[in-house]
Amino acid sequence: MSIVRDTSFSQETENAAGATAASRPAAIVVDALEKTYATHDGGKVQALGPISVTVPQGGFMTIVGPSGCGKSTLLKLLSGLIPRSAGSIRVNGEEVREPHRDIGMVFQSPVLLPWKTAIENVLLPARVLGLDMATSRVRAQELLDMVGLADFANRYPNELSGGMQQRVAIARSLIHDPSILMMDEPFGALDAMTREVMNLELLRIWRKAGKTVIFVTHSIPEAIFLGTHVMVLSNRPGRIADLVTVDLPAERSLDIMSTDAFGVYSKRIRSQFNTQGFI
Ligand SMILES: Nc1ncnc2c1ncn2[C@@H]1O[C@H](COP(=O)(O)OP(=O)(O)OP(=O)(O)O)[C@@H](O)[C@H]1O
Repeated sequence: MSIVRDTSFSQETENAAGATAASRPAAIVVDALEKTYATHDGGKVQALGPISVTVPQGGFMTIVGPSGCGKSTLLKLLSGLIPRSAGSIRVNGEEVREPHRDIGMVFQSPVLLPWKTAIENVLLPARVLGLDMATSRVRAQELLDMVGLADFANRYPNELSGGMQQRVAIARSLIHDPSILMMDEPFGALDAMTREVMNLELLRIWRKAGKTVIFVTHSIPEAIFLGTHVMVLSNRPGRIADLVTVDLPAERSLDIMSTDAFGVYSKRIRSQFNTQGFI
């Protein structure tokens, strides 16, 4: 029998904002969310849910789970890219029915336009949304500074490394100043060392920009290292098997991975994988 949990971040945990999770207003409220896909041969696949969870503003929630359990589906539902089959999703108090202006997305592949420079790629959403371009250009340069690409604004994607391209994608996702950033395995294609650097960078950006982040990963250590909370999903249809509050300092260095506390979280999450026979 699958586990169904109504789970919220009720534990009193200090994070970067210095406030406790329970004292901050909710950024995302998910209630009994479900997704069933129709297949091309007339069948149905129940991909996800029911899931209920509340994410506080400024939280960093990482999502781990076995392959095909519905992690990407959950992210697409939360950002309004696909319709849900049941339940409700509220972002900053508003029901999500279509792509939400207050959400920025980063995918595994940076998907930059090769014929546009880094800064022009960052500016794309501003053009699509009809924002003031002079103001947006200033902001785009600030964002490139923030992601460590101050001197690369006029480079084309093929002149940038994989990690640099993903930084451009992060800057692009923030150009319209969304309060929530959704990231679907953004560093999955990078080598291990670049990935560690990007994790540190992302934590720095999160602390500086004060956004709420939802981050899908296949890596348990990455999920613990980045998250204020780790959602562990069960096999498909993905349901919350565990929701772990990561009580580690907001400012983290890679050394934290060798601490006892980190090991305890790792063991707890890994045990879920073992118990449920995750692939
Ligand atoms: N458009 C679709 N039509 C039909 N089934 C789909 C569709 N998209 C996803 N699925 C199915 O829904 C389930 C969840 O898929 P999803 O991509 O969300 O999983 P995931 O956890 O992100 O997988 P992975 O870790 O391998 O990337 C899978 O069984 C998949 O085959």
